[in-house]
Amino acid sequence: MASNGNGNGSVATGKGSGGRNGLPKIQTQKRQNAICHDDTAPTVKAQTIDELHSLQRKKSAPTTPLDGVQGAFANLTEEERHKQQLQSISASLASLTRETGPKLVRGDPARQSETPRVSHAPDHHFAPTFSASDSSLKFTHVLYNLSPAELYEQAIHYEKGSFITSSGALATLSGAKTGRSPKDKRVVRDDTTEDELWWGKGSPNIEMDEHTFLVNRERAVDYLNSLDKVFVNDQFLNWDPENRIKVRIVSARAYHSLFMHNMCIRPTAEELENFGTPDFTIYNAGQFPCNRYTHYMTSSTSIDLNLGRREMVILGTQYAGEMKKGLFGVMHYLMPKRQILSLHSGCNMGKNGDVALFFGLSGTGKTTLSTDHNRYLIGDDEHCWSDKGVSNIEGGCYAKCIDLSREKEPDIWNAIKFGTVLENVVFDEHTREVDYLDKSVTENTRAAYPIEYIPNAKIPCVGPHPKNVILLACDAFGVLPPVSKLNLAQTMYHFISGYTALVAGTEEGVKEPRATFSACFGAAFIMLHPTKYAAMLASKMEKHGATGWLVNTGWSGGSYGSGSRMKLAYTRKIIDAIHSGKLLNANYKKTEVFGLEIPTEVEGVPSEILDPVNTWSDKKAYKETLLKLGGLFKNNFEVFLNHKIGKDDKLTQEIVGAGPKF
Ligand SMILES: Nc1ncnc2c1ncn2[C@@H]1O[C@H](COP(=O)(O)OP(=O)(O)OP(=O)(O)O)[C@@H](O)[C@H]1O
Ligand SMILES: O=C([O-])CC(=O)C(=O)O
Ligand SMILES: [Ca+2]
Ligand SMILES: [Mn+2]
Repeated sequence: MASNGNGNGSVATGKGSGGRNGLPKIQTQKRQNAICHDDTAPTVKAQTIDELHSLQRKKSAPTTPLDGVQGAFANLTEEERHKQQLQSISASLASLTRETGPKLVRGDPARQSETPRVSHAPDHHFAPTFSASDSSLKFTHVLYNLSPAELYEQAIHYEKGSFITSSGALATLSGAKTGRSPKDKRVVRDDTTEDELWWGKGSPNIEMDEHTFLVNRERAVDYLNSLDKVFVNDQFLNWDPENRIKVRIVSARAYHSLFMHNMCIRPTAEELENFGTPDFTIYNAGQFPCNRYTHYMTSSTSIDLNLGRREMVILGTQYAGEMKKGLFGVMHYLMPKRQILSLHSGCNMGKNGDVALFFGLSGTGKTTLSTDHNRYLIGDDEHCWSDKGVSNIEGGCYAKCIDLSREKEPDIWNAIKFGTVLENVVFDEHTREVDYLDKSVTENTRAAYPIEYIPNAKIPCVGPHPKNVILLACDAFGVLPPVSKLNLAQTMYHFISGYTALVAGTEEGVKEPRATFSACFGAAFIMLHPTKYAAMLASKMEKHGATGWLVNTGWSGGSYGSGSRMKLAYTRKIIDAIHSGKLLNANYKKTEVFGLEIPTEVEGVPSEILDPVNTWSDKKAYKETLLKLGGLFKNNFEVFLNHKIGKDDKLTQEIVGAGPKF
């Protein structure tokens, strides 16, 4: 409604000023004794609007006094440090054929007036000859380690599908791909990796040659250099200070930069000044496809890992999880070389220092169950187990959001606030309230937040040797018990099997569950043969006296369609009993076929559900389903029968014998 413009301080009522049903007039008259206020407030210290705007933002200063800075970068002026950073980034972005890096400038090209138009690229880059292509004449702006607030502004301004939700999170769209593309993940096979890595049947490492990698690298680098600006994140992986890895992520989207800001370990200003050369670099040109005429390419998506060059190239997918899990693959290569076991597991610690690991495939409950209000969260997805104990690889969590509820998962719910990246969720166009039940974009909706958004996160994210190793399976067949205690051989059998069963698709009515076997609960990420990781896990568990458990977070009372998903409240009670040590000393009986030890009682859980046979009304169907699953396990394990696990055959024989018998 337009102002009525009568200028006497009254509020328009819509019925003409002073209308009978209108609001009373607002008094703007000065109270009697009030001092006559001079509202010619002090004027701002600016002569122009531009000057005023420049006052608004204060130059940020390092939190640590630079006097104390040690090492190579000590005694440098800020300008010299910036110059070194840009030279390092220019080297990262160098085209391999032109052998020179692009001319770089710090800051947002949209704010050019504020950006000194000086290139800090190395001097020899400054002789563009007439034969140079146009790309060598342009500047690339670098948005280096921006803060979440700056990245929000970039995303909202420039990236379609970016919105602020009612809780303050940044809603983003990942584009056509809303999950990882394991079939498009390629690894360079060279003289070294030929012998070191796991190749062939069952291996996630689909080969490519060095030359093809360079073709794709050039494509990604040229794409990135053709843009007005790129985002660069310099961060760390692994909270174990002796085994920390420096990573650089070059990307085209603020969404990707904020995602990695949240998921990797964030350096302090001082650590950033001393960052130097990264140990590993990702070139994320996800909006741009690979060239399908390129050798080895089978689609327009390609995620390429070159361990020799310590680089990864992403073309044709904007799903941010590729970066997170790509780096996880790198850790699965680097860490075992140092006798450190890398694990696709969540991890938390009790008040008394008892550590538990939660293994499981996607959607089985690692994030949900490691985020426990009564325990310290060490991490939700990727860990290392060294001689000293456990350490989280990441600095953030990546939670599934489908059906998320405040009641069942309060800590995750509360972590979805300013700074958090919310992928592919649906929200009310006006209130920006997220509807977590809505699968219109994808079922794989996700939230990525810094680990300190969980109130009881343990920072630094390290802990002592695990006491319990919990293997999670979401068994949609509904025949695995809610919990069973495993001996070492059984733990290894189930670790190598890496079973879960999800429901294929819900749209075309009820479907058969589909069993998935993924070695080490993460076959998509491992680089060496599964038995290498299994042998390390066995020896660590034995040495440190850890107990193995199998927990079914899937169906009870029948398969998918007739039964229902295990109540999260019951699973939490089971996990509590494992942590407290009560379950270790419970009474057990053995199940048929899988030979699992199941407790007869767990506090807070109805006893009749502990043996799944009790929950099925059709006992014949139960037995058939049980045998069917047993058969699937047997078939899957056949490929491992010829492999030795650890130093002696004894353990191997025991592991083979720890599978289902019928
Ligand atoms: N009994 C249960 N135990 C655990 N999770 C359950 C249970 N019932 C339902 N759920 C739901 O299952 C999902 C488990 O997903 P979660 O994010 O923990 O998977 P994840 O193992 O961390 O997978 P990813 O590796 O893909 O991140 C959550 O959405 C959770 O709410
Ligand atoms: O990587 C992803 O997309 C999500 C994840 O954690 C997994 O699949 O294990
Ligand atoms: Ca997770
Ligand atoms: Mn995961």
